[in-house]
Amino acid sequence: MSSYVDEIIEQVIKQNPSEPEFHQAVREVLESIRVVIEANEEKFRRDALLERLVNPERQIKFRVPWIDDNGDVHVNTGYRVQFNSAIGPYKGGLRLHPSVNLGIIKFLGFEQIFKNSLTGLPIGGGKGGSDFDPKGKSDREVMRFCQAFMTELCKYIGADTDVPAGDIGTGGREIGYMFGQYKKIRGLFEGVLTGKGLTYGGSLARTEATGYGLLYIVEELFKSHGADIAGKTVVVSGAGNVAIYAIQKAQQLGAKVVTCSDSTGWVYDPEGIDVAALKQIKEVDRARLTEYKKYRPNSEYHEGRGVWAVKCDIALPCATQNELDVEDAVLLVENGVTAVCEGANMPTTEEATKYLQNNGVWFIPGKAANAGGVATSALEMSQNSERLSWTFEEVDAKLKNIMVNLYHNIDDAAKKYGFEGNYVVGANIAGFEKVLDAMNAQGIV
Ligand SMILES: NC(=O)C1=CN([C@@H]2O[C@H](COP(=O)(O)OP(=O)(O)OC[C@H]3O[C@@H](n4cnc5c(N)ncnc54)[C@H](O)[C@@H]3O)[C@@H](O)[C@H]2O)C=CC1
Ligand SMILES: O=C(O)CCC(=O)C(=O)O
Repeated sequence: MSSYVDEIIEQVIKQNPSEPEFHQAVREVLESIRVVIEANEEKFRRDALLERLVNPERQIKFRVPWIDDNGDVHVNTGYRVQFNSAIGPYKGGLRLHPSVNLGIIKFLGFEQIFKNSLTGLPIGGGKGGSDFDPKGKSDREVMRFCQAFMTELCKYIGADTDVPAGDIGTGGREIGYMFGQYKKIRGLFEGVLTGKGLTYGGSLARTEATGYGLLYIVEELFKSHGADIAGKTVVVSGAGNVAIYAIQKAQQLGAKVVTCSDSTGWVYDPEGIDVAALKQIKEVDRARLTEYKKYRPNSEYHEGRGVWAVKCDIALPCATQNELDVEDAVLLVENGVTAVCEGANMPTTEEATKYLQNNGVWFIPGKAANAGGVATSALEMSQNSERLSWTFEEVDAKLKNIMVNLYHNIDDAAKKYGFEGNYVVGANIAGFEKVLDAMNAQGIV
């Protein structure tokens, strides 16, 4: 008889064709927790535990009609996948990008279950988004899209049921428009979204949280190996929310970040990325990285991709899924990389992950390394519930504490099951154990 884990992986592929990213995410988690499942396989099989784990509790797909500045009507597709509420209300971002489809949202929602569990906070897993592209749209067009999107989504979310947030293409501007529409239709001023503006219930440090959290875990990783990130050379991909604040914190901690990238090209700045210039280009002007040279004449701009060919000690992929493949991993290893820690969700392919691990690179997967964002969203929910706002220092200190504990939690789980140093296995097992306990306690639901 084939193992329960193998059967479920096969079933997921068969029942969800054309969703390769979802297959990839499920395969990675189930392979990691195989040791836990096989220790008690008969019970788990009888409870259909894995079938319940890999099937979302609910998935919503809806039409989003909106009107552009010329009066023409466009129709996009909206999604919200409410994957698992065993440990708390569904929590996870909304992605606005032309590549969005159900499989992408399912992979992200599945990852979110274990990530949210690892934060130690009471949040379940969910994710949503649309194939709408905010790039090149006017503010009014983005507003009309966000209003149309929320007109439907508002029926399924709430401060105690499902709390969306930002992700690729969804930043403070989009969250503001969505919050306004939710309040107007539902008549509720509540913490239904996180990543809100500071004047209407947002948390200090949420903007910085994913990037800062990434560096806090990298710092702890190095510390626990008797090393220091000060003086190290860092390569970052992406130039969005996660990348910008990862670069900022890395530099505050004494490292030098020499690259960043967007979907058309990448920058190499041998003197270290100028964060103020990057923020102006990406957060204010919403422009391309081609602009960077105007601020830093000694930097280089290259079309296409290429950051992983730059020699570094630490590589932080912070753009999107499967952006670091095995050829990139080979280059990183040849150039002597020490650590690869994922700021984005699943940016490293399965083959590249194995190659890095087999070559002694310290590899921390996204569900652990980028958990600081959602953790701080949960802190925003807490502040909204008590109708208070904490200081930046208070939130930042809690974030740091969460990331340090998270590192030791995944490190200990890996050791406990005989996989010392394998943070992929450690993160998946540690995240799964809490969800498993809650699912068992709540019966077959
Ligand atoms: N914003 C957050 O709090 C969190 C974000 N993440 C993940 O981090 C990653 C980046 O998200 P954000 O920085 O929030 O998004 P963002 O929209 O602020 O920035 C995304 C960046 O990635 C680049 N990018 C997007 N698609 C690309 C593609 N197909 N090829 C090359 N570059 C591409 C964009 O040009 C941009 O620089 C995503 O994987 C997201 O799921 C993970 C945890 C929390
Ligand atoms: O802050 C949140 O709720 C979600 C952040 C997110 O989308 C992620 O962790 O991938």
